[in-house]
Amino acid sequence: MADYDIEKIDDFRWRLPKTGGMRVPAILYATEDMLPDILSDDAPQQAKNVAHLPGIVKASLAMPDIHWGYGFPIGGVAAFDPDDGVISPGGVGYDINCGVRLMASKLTVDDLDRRSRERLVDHLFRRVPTGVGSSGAMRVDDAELQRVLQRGAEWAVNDGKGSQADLDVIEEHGRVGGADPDAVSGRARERGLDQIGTLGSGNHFLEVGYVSEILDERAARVMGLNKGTVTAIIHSGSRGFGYQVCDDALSDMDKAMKKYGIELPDRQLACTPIPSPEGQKYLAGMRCAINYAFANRQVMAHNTRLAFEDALDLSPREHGLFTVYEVAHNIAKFEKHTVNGSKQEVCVHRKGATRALPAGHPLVPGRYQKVGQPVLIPGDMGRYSYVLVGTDRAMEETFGSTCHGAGRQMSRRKARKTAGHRNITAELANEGIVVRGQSDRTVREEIPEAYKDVTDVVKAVEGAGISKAVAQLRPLGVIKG
Ligand SMILES: Nc1nc2c(ncn2[C@@H]2O[C@H](COP(=O)(O)O)[C@@H](O)[C@H]2O)c(=O)[nH]1
Ligand SMILES: [Mn+2]
Ligand SMILES: [Mn+2]
Repeated sequence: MADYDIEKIDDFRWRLPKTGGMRVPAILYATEDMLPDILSDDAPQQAKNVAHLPGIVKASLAMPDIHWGYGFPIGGVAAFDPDDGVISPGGVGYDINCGVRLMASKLTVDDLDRRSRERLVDHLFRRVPTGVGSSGAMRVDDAELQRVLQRGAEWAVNDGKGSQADLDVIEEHGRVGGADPDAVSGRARERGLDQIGTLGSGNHFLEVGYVSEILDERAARVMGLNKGTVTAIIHSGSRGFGYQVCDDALSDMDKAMKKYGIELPDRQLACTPIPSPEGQKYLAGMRCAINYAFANRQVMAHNTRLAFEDALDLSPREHGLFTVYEVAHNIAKFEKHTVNGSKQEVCVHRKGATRALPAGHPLVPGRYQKVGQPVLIPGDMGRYSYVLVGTDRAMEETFGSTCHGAGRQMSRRKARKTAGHRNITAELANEGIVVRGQSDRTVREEIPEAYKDVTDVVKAVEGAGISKAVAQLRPLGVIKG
């Protein structure tokens, strides 16, 4: 275990107290059992580094799925004062608005025998391009791309891909304001032209599964989730477009930081004041990437419906695939939160962390007002994933945030080594899970053991009271990059 000075707050909260230039403490959410693994990594040090940033309020927060990331840890949440604080691309991540959509259908697991699972996964694999640099689901010209960047998922719906019912249940309704295509480089725009509707590589996936356990009857009913309901999860982000926006901003900010007199414990925390020209340019470009990812997932959701129709010979009415919710887990947004007893606007960075609003919050869609915002927590392709809801306690403590997944516990290299000569696709097929990957290497890097057990992560956030479990989902088939 690395030598961290750590104080127990309670069974699910641990404080890394202020030392050196830290402006606030770091607070880690985890069970005691999870601590040795978490503390053997540099991620807690990264959470401490984030606490040095100008204008940070309350605490640098780390969720139980924390692991090392570029500058900020993955599983990190930090909020900044809009006047005195900074914006940092590393606090959002390279895959801006990486996020998860959950869809549910009228089908039950008994409707999908082995052959129909295989057919369905094959159709999904054809309709949704996967892999590094994947392209070709559709191509837009630069004028159309500008509309994508400004209108997000709404652009796709206007193009006949989905409906208002989808937009109603997407964070921000699938479109953020303040996106300025002029703030984005030609290189980023070039990369965006042919990647809408594509999944990407590695950790990104499209998974067909079913509801294996109901953990909160009332909330599950409101979400249309019954035991056995067939579901689809889409996990993807802003592809090469968002990557380029992040990369461009990091190099701008790295050069600009000196003039603002910002000194950092790690250069990867490059940031500038929120009101600075560089900060404003990043925000305007990041919002384009947020909208790009919303459009991307909307197109994939549309193509998922088409794959269900073709593969299973069903009408839209028969499969009934509807969006339960879609949520971002790599994003920075201005939100109202209570800081030192008073409500103020802060810029919340969530990197590998999910918004988790409680029942009654005005930003929760009408349908979920009584139960809270659905929170989508994928686990891995062999075990399970969870649906949770946000709580008042998350609002009070974590800027309305919670975990985002199981979190990796093995490097890609270690996962390949662990997979050795095993036939992972055959192993999963034996469990009834059909896997199609763009490359065998990706499938090996994504073996279930490469991730923590997501149940442990969910126990930690439930124990801390920052979200509540609603349902467990198990996989039937998955496409991987
Ligand atoms: N149900 C599945 N979950 C998966 C799969 N591959 C990865 N994952 C989980 O998703 C999160 C996403 O986090 P990110 O930081 O990589 O964006 C990850 O932590 C895993 O827990 C899968 O194939 N199926
Ligand atoms: Mn991603
Ligand atoms: Mn992600």
